[in-house]
Amino acid sequence: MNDSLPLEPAAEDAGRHGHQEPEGATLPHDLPVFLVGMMGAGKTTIGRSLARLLGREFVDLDHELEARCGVRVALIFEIEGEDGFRKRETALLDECSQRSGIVLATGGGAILAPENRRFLKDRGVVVYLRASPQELYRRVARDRNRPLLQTPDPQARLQALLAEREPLYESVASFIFETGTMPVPQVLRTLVPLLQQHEVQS
Ligand SMILES: Nc1ncnc2c1ncn2[C@@H]1O[C@H](COP(=O)(O)OP(=O)(O)O)[C@@H](O)[C@H]1O
Ligand SMILES: O=C(O)C1=C[C@@H](OP(=O)(O)O)[C@@H](O)[C@H](O)C1
Ligand SMILES: [Mg+2]
Repeated sequence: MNDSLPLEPAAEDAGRHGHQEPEGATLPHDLPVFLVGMMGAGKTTIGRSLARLLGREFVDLDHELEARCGVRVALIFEIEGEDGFRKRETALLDECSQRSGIVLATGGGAILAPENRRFLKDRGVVVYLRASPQELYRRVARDRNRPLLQTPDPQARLQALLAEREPLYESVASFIFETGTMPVPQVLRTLVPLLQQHEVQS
């Protein structure tokens, strides 16, 4: 057993929940895997664990941007506005999406720019992690580092953003994964075989 994997529950946990976590897997290609979806879909969380399972490098676009700029996403929004953030996001996505064999978690709005959608579609396998607005809200309600949700009615904002973005997520997706209320380990157990079976179009 590989104890560097974060997904291994204690033995009694695995028994209690009636499942074993995956111990490691590979994909039949080294195309990057891109995760897209709304804030709260689980891109960062699932992406990190998925990369560990697959023995791949993990890049979270927002974290990479924060590391390079030396400030949080919220401060980039404050200083440069959403437009400034989007320009940085596009430049970084262009760079990172060319790295083979990575798992890349995008930010929820990375599908807004047509050129970003092209990078994603042309350069890797794109998984749209989907969840209902209620579930998304439940997951992000207490988070203060999502500037687009710092409004009097964040739930309504999430719903509006989802309505606007849904066709864009769908347009780039190689496939759609409904997380529903599935816990993260179960998402991984289901997602890995789907990725392994996914036919790569060339
Ligand atoms: N399938 C899931 N079930 C329950 N909670 C989840 C799930 N996926 C993510 N979360 C939680 O939701 C929050 C947001 O997840 P995150 O990975 O930051 O989403 P994203 O990067 O898509 O915005 C985190 O607290 C995370 O632990
Ligand atoms: O949906 C969006 O426009 C955004 C989502 C965030 O990432 P997550 O989807 O990882 O929360 C982050 O990129 C920024 O706050 C903007
Ligand atoms: Mg994220």
